[in-house]
Amino acid sequence: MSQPQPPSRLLVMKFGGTNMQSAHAIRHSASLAGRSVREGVKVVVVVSAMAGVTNGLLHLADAAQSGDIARANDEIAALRTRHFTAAQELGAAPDSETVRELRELHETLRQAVYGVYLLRELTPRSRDLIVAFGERLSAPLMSLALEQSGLRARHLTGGEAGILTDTNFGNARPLPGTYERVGDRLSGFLSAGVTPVIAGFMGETEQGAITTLGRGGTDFSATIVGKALGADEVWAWKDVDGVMSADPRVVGDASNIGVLSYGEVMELAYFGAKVLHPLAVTPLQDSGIPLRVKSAADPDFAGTLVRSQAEEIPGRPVKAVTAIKNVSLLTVTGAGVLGVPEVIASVFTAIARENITLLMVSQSSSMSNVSLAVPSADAARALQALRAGLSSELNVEETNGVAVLAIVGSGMRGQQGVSARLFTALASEDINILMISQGSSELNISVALSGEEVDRATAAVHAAFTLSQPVGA
Ligand SMILES: Nc1ncnc2c1ncn2[C@@H]1O[C@H](COP(=O)(O)OP(=O)(O)O)[C@@H](O)[C@H]1O
Ligand SMILES: N[C@@H](CC(=O)OP(=O)(O)O)C(=O)O
Repeated sequence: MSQPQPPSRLLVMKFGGTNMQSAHAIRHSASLAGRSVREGVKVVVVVSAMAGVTNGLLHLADAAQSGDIARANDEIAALRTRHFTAAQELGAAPDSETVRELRELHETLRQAVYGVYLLRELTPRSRDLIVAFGERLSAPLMSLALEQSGLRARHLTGGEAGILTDTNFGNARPLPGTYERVGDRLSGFLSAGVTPVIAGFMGETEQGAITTLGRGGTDFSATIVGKALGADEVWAWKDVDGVMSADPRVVGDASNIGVLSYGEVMELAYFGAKVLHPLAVTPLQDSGIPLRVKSAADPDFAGTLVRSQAEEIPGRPVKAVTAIKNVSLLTVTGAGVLGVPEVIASVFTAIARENITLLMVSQSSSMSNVSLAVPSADAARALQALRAGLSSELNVEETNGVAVLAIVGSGMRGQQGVSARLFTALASEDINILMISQGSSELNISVALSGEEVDRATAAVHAAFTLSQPVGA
C-alpha cells in the first residue's frame, strides 16, 4: 500500500531588478528557483523589470509628453535591443515564441507612447500602462530561462495572475477579491507541475486597466501572491545579504540582521530603507507567513527572516538606522494656531485630501506652530493645499534640503537612554536637529536634519549603537 505523500512545500520567490539585469543574472535567478523545484518544492516566481528599465520608461514617457518623440523612440529602441540581446543570450531562436512576444510588446509600447505624444498628456493611468512594460518584458525572459533549464514555466501579467486593484494609479492597492482570484488562477498551474512567472509591480482594475503598486512594488506583488496561495514562505532575493543595519552604500560596515518583526520592517521601509516596499509585509501579517530576504550571490546564507515576533537581543535596543533624503519641512505659524485644534484638523485634512505621505509631525508646546515633514516631490502640492485650506492669518513656510533619520528596533520599548545616545552621537558630530518624533509604538525615533549631513549622521549613529558587530559576536 502506498504511503500518503506529505503536502509539498510552496515558496513564492521574488527577483528584483539587479537579479534580472542581464541574461547572466536571469539564468542565475532561474537556477535558484530551479534548485527548489528539483527538491520537490512548488515555486511561484515574481519578477521585477531589468535594472534601470523602470526609470527609462518613466523618462521616455515624460519625453513623449513634452513633444520629444525622437528621444522617446531612441529610448524604446535601446530597451528593445536590451531585451532582444538577453533573449538571444538565453538561447531564443529569432522565430521563437519569446522573440515574437517581445516584438509585440515593444510595438504596443511604441503605440502607447505615440498616443501620449499626440495628446501631449501623460495621465497617471497612461504612465502606469507604460511603466508596467518593464515587468511585462522581463517575465518572458525568466520563463525562457526556466524552460531552458528543463522546467515547465508560464508567464502572466499581474492582472492575468488575478491581482485586482483599486484605481489609484501609481500607488494602487489590492481589492479584497484578489486573494481568491490569485489562488484560483495559479493553483491549476502548480498542480500541473508548471512554474508560474508573474510580472511584478502591477495589477489591473475591474475594467482591465493596468495599475502599478508604487516604486519597489514587486515585493508587494510577491507577498500578495504568498498570502493568496497560503505559501510556506516568501523569499525576496536581493543583491545584499538581507536587511542590513544601515544602507550598505552609506555605511560600509553595516551588518546583516538575522530576524526582524513585520512591524520593524515596516518602520524601516517607511523611513527609507529601499530594501523592501513599505507595504510588502502587510498581506502576511494575518497569516504569519514568514518573509526571507536572501542574497542571490550567497544563496546558502540564511539572510533575514521577517516574522510576527521580534527578536529581543540584550544590549541591542536599536537594530538599524535608516534615512529618507529629499524632504521638505512645512511650518504653519501665526496667532491663529494658538489653542485652536480646528487649525490642526484642517492641516491634516488638507494633506490627506492630496494623499501626501506625512513623514513627521511636530507641534510646539505653546501650540504657536505646527511643522510637517513631507517628501520634497510633494512639497509644492502640500503647500498649495495648506494655503488653500487654512485661514489667511496663518503663514506657511517651506524649508528644503532636509532629511529624516530614524533608528528602529523593538528593544527600545520601555528602555531608557536610547534617545540620549542618539542625540549624543549627533551632537558629537555637530549636527543640528530640526525636529524630533517618537512613535507611540516605541519602534522608532526619528529626527529631521540637514540633508547635507545625513550620511555623516547615519554613520555616527550606526557606530554609537555598535551596529556593525553582528549579533552574538
Ligand atoms: N537597511 C538596508 N538593508 C539592505 N539594503 C538596503 C538597506 N537600505 C537600503 N538598501 C539598499 O537596497 C538595495 C536593495 O533594494 P532594491 O534595489 O530595491 O532591491 P531589488 O531591486 O533587488 O529588489 C540594496 O542594494 C541597498 O543599497
Ligand atoms: N521595477 C519597479 C518595481 C520593483 O519592485 O523593482 P525592484 O524590485 O528592482 O526594486 C521599480 O523599479 O520600482
